[in-house]
Parts: sequence; structure tokens; C-alpha cells
Amino acid sequence: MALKMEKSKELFEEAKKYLVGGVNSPVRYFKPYPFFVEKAKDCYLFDVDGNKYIDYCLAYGPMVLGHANEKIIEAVKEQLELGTAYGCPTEKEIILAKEVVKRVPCAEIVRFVNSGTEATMSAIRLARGVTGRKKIIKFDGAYHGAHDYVLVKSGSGALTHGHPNSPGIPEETTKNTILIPFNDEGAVKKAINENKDEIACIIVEPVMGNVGCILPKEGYLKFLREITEENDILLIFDEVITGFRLAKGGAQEYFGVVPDIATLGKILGGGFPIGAIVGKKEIMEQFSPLGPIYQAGTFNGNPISITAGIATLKQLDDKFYRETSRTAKILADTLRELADKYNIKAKVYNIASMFQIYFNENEVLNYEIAKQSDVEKYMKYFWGLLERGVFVPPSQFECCFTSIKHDDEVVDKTIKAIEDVFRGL
Ligand SMILES: Cc1ncc(COP(=O)(O)O)c(CN[C@@H](CN)CCC(=O)O)c1O
Repeated sequence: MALKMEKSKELFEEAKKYLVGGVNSPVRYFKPYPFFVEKAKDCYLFDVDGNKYIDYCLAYGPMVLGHANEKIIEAVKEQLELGTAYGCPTEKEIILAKEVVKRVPCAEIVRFVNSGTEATMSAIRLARGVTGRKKIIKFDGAYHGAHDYVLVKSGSGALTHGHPNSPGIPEETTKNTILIPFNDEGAVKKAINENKDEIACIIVEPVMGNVGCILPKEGYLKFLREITEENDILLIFDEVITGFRLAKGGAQEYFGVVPDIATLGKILGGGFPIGAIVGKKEIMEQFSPLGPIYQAGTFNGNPISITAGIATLKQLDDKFYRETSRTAKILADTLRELADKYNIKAKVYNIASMFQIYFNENEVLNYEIAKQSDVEKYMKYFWGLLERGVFVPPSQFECCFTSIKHDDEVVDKTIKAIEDVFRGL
């Protein structure tokens, strides 16, 4: 069943002349060439060759209300007429910050930025500045954005394209980044004991969404909270994926573990660029202009992203969480059942509206195990679904998401496509 992709192929050849790899983010690149999108609506993407895809990538997370959500568009259209960047504070920033503080347990005060990368970069600087310590702990395979402190053994596109350790970062920078496996309490204890009083923070994705979908072991996040408190280490939850997704208050609400600082993004911007650092007042107020730790940005808190964020959070009601979790669970359970039915060695993980299949016979508890997955088989699965009108992320090391627009009819169509693909896998 070959997919009609002539126009995408043509655009890709043209794109490669002017854009590195023909894309503006490596995760969007896959061989022989990606499809180019013409438009999107609800849970669908429409490409330039007239193909329609049920979208489980959701632009790598933000589009949980579906594409071209009417209320977001209406609110942003109104704001556009009022201006898009003022270089001055606005009331809307207070409104969104209040909504974030209301939802996110660790959030006493907020700083908006424009991406998750900026958020984690600023959060780590804050932790180092507040503690006066240099070292940080991150986990093998975690992805916290594309900045120097964290592009070591990182996931997402860095892992997919084979460069988890990016060249171009001075050893002087990365020597302060301690890497340990996720879900391994002994490794945390050892790293802390070997670097006594030198560690500023532990930064963790509470659910690792950048090596697929790796769940924390029972009690593991609570353990991280306790051991960081005991050692005056700040705990940072990178909730760029999990924030507002696992629950209204993200992973910290879902697991009942409250970090000192959290970083947010994706969903918070409703499809527009955004990031945020949130945390305890006494820590956050070390940021300029109150404190000495500099953090700034031309479009920080810009009225467009803020307006979209307000319109988004208003729609994340109980029905949203119930429904997106329900459909993701159906898909995850069905993937498991069909893998068994067709004797396919696979593990499937799901939490709230996140899920992913690993073509791997072992329980995927960390990056090392995830890396042993059969990525060739995953890409066969990817192409098989794409040819049947279902778009999952083109990488074993990304995560699938449901939106409120993935209803039972859409789920049924997806299941039929999955079974069809599994027959020939
Ligand atoms: C947990 C976590 N923390 C930080 C980031 C960086 O956020 P951005 O700078 O891409 O807004 C991300 C970004 N996620 C990837 C995909 N998993 C973004 C996709 C891309 O790079 O194009 C993240 O997942």
C-alpha cells in the first residue's frame, strides 16, 4: 500500500537547499523524507499530497485540544488586533500566572519564557545560583531541551539520530553534569555520596517521554524528593511534557510529589511558543530583577502565547482528563493484546494520555533497556500505520499522545490499522 507522497518529496528536495536537513527540528526528519503538512484540524493532519492522518504526535505534545481549536483561535485573533509584543507587562500575564499557581503544587510564583529549553536552562542556572553549587544530576536518556548543560546522553532527536552527546559543548561544561540511570535508587545514593555538597540539583522528567514512555517505579519519585531534601539538593521536575497532561497539576499532582522547581511548556502555550519556570517564592525571587540570577527574553510572556495559554487551560476540565486518559488506555491495552495475538515481542506503557510501544521483550525501565528495542521494527510499524492514515512519532524514542478530539470512532479506525500492520510485522 504505497503512500502518495510526490509533492512532499518535491518540497523536501527544495527544502534541503535552504533548511538544514529540510527541517527546523531534527525530530521531524525521517527517511526517505517526511510528509509536508498543508493544514490540521482536530485530531487530523492533512499533507500536501491530500493524505489525511490521525495524529498521535500532536506536534510532540502541545495539541491536546486538537489542532485549530476554535476558542484558542478566537482569543488569539482578538489579541492580534490589540498588538503582539509590547516590551511592557500586561494583565494577561497575571491571569495565566494565577492559573498556573492554582494548578501546579510547587508553583508559588512564575517566570514565563518561550520554550522548554529556555525553561530548563534557566531553572538549572537558578538552582546553581541559589545553592552556590556547580554539579547537576540528570538521567541517561532524559531530554531537557537543546542547551549545553543537558545535551549529554540525551533522548528525543539526539538519541534518534545517534548523537546523544552533542559535539560543540566544552568538557568544562559537561563535567558538571552527572549522568545516572533512571529508576535506580542505588545510583542516586552513590552519585550524591561521591559528590557530597557539590550538587545543585537533580533534574528529572517524572515520566521519561523522550525515550518513549518510561514510568517511574513505585515510590521512586518520593525517594528522589526525600534524598534531595536530606542533602540540600534542589529537585527540579521537568514537566514540559507531563505538565497539565497527567493531571491539572501535572506529575506532581498525579504522583503526590512536590519538587522545589518545575519547568513547563508545550500544552501551556496552546500551540504557541512558551515555557515557564515555577517554584517556591524564596527560590524564584533570586531571578532578576529581584535577585542576581539573570533570566530574560524579548518574547517572555508575550500577549499572543499568554492569550493562547489562558484559552487552553480554561478547556482542560475533568472531562478532558477523563476522556484523553480513557482513549489512551484503550489504545495501550489493545496494542498489548494484539502484540500477544500476533506473537510480537513488545512492551507497552501508558499513563494518562501518554502511551508508547517498545519492540522489546524486556520491561523498559531505563534508557539502556530502551536502546535495545528493535528500532527497525518500530519504523516498519510507523510506515505501516502512516500508509493506513495513522501518524505516530517517527521514532521509537518519542511518545504518543491522545487529544480530546480522539473519540471512539477515531480509536476504532486506529485499532484496525494497528491490527493490519501487526499481521505483516
Ligand atoms: C521534557 C522536555 N523538556 C524540555 C524540552 C524542550 O522544549 P522545547 O525547547 O522543544 O520547547 C522538551 C521537548 N520535547 C521534544 C520532543 N520530545 C521537542 C520536539 C522537538 O525538539 O522538535 C521535552 O520533552
